[in-house]
Amino acid sequence: MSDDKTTHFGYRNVDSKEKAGLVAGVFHSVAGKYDLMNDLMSGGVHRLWKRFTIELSGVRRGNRVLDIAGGTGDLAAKFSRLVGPEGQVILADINSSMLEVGREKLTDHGVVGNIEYVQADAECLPFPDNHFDCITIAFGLRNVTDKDKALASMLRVLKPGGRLLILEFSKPVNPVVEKLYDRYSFDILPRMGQLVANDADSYRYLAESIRMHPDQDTLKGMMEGVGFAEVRYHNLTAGVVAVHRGIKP
Ligand SMILES: C[S@@+](CC[C@H](N)C(=O)[O-])C[C@H]1O[C@@H](n2cnc3c(N)ncnc32)[C@H](O)[C@@H]1O
Repeated sequence: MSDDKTTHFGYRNVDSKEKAGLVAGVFHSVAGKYDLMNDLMSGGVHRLWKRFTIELSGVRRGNRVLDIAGGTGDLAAKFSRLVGPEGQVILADINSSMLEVGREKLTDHGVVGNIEYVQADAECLPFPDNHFDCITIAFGLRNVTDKDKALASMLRVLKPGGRLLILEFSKPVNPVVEKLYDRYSFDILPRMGQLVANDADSYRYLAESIRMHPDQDTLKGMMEGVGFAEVRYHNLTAGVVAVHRGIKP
């Protein structure tokens, strides 16, 4: 159980004030191997999940887009190309190591000119009201301590009619898939993390944090609770991952 003063860090119950520091430790540790591990862990399928999210975003030339918890910049790079020189993309992340890896990667790939990097906490976004056409947060929300506060902050900085897309691990819809997925997550992932990134604990946290994250309908209710309209979700890979989309009224 958790209350206002305590929260989950994976399966551990911790003081709410402690969680951001613990999450920071995970991402400082994995930043250098983050992209490689993503490809290995998902067999490259995370690229398809991200492509689907981009397609659902409806982002066009000239739009202003915020990618929160943007990490190493997969979504931001694609948005930068879509919005063109008259648009703007902000890659925001709370973690300086992840931002640094993202900035270097995107600059090396020639993604420059319409992109900015901002160190920011999803719970208190440092942007004006009604500012963005689209906000994305991919595999980030489950790491945030106060998710309702973060969702309200996203609603505030979106323009009316603007879209929020949340790409996140979710609850498999099929019990057989769920069982296989549990085996994979708890037996194989931490070993892979140890072998490749010399860090089993961070990948154990990954598996645990996914299990503690709200399921599809709970997250939909949370989005509606802070004021998003027309909230729908799409299950991908049998619900291992879901994309939620909501509109600012
Ligand atoms: C699993 S990575 C996802 C990176 C990228 N979006 C992707 O899909 O590959 C999670 C990211 O969330 C960031 N993060 C965690 N808590 C955050 C917060 N409160 N505000 C902003 N970013 C946060 C971490 O620093 C990390 O870069």
